Amino acid sequence: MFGQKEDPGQAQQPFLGPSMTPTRGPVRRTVVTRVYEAVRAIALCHNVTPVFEDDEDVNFDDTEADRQSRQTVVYQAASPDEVALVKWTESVDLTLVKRDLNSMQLRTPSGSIVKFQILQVFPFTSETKRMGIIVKEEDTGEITFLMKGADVVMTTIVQYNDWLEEECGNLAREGLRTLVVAKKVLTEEQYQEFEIRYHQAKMSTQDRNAKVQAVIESLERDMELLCLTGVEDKLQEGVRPTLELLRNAGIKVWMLTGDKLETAICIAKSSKLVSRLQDIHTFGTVIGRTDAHLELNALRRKQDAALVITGNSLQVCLKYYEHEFVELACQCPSVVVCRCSPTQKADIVKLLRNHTGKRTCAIGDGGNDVSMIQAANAGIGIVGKEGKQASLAADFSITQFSYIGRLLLVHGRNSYKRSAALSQFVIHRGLIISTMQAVFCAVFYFASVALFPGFLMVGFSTVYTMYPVFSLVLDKDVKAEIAMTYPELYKELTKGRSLSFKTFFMWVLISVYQGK
Ligand SMILES: Nc1ncnc2c1ncn2[C@@H]1O[C@H](COP(=O)(O)OP(=O)(O)OP(=O)(O)O)[C@@H](O)[C@H]1O
Ligand SMILES: [Mg+2]
Repeated sequence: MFGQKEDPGQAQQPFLGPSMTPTRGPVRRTVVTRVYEAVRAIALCHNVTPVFEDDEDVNFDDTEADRQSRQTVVYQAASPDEVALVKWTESVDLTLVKRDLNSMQLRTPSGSIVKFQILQVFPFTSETKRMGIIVKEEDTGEITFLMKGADVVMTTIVQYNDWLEEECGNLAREGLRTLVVAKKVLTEEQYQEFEIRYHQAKMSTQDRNAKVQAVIESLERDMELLCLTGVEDKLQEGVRPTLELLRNAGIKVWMLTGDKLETAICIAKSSKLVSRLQDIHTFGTVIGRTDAHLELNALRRKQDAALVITGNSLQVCLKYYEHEFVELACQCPSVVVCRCSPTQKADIVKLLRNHTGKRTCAIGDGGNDVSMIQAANAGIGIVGKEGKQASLAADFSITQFSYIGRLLLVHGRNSYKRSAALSQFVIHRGLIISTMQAVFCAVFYFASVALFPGFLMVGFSTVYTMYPVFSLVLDKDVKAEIAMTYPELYKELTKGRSLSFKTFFMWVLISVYQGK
């Protein structure tokens, strides 16, 4: 389970759909203006703030202009996709130069600054899968509602068109994360009316969220589709070998992502979660019990194929055939769940925990992975472009996905072996002396006489038995290099043989025997 979002935006490319090609006959707007509108929408519809950072060598005699020319701009945002898109607009000379709570400024290719007033921002959430903004251009007074989001939700919002779905699929098959951008021009009256309703909804004391959402949705109708963007989600270094290492160590990896099905498949292939020759079984969309039954039968016939399923279908399957589904899915070499909401991610982790009784480890890098990290036995957060939310919620925090190999195989191994040995040794140490004391008392007609008086007793549990404890704490059964070279060694640990009822009773028996 991992979110694999690294260096996004290295190769982002807003795609301007077929409708951008010149058409014969009467056209209301030229291609150029449509392209400009699309780029402008990308430059405006986000939550990015440019921050100017001074270069090292500050000279106090410099003029303001000198200082500005030496400043480097850093874009800050919760979503790396948005940063990538804003960087792209900068590369085509429409630069975001300033942003605060209520305004935004863009620099056009001619060098002039266009000022916008931010009237409303509807932030992105994993549930709504979209974000919107209402801006007012200061010079013209034009009010525009811009919105971008996942294709599934945007198709119902934008006006009819015949290319969105197909082109979205094409981009996703290349492994790009797609976003659909749309706009709607509002008149002053329309906006005023909306603002009143929005304000009322926000002030209501009951069902506030639902009311606010309903008011926003009333605006999200019949929007003009502008463009489709594709942002590459580059894999971190070492993801492939790490996944292979985990597989050899007998660890099953499930990938839970909010991405589109095609994008998820592409990433699963490029990260070698699914090998090139392996069959991929895509679980069809299911709505009811019969569909679920048919699809499960189809899955049963597919052996050794990786399973790809969408979050919605999974939910339906779990509703009717929870046990069967988990059993079949666990037999698959790898599972990819796409279009997963944060709560679904956590539910899947809990489900696996309860059904298999095995230990689960959730690895994530974004705010949408927090609930799953907390639901797992061991949560690992990766500090990345999406901020620190995941790492703050996690039990372990790392900076690169590839460190997981060492974390589990070396540190995990040592920690398990040492804790097991140490806890049992401490029990042994205590039990030995208690047995001796008990036997001693029994021999002397249960008189409460101490066997080891004074410092002898104190020293036993501290100084005298200190060295075995240290030797256990620093013990390594295999060297780190060997544990990493032969990940198969980890399989033996997963059987839990170092600390079980059997080993516990063995130690107890030894303690009693030796004490006697
Ligand atoms: N800033 C954004 N603005 C608008 N839509 C977005 C934004 N970020 C993501 N989306 C859309 O919402 C969908 C769900 O996003 P979510 O953050 O839940 O998962 P994800 O980022 O795609 O994947 P992962 O679970 O791997 O982080 C995305 O696939 C994308 O289409
Ligand atoms: Mg995300």
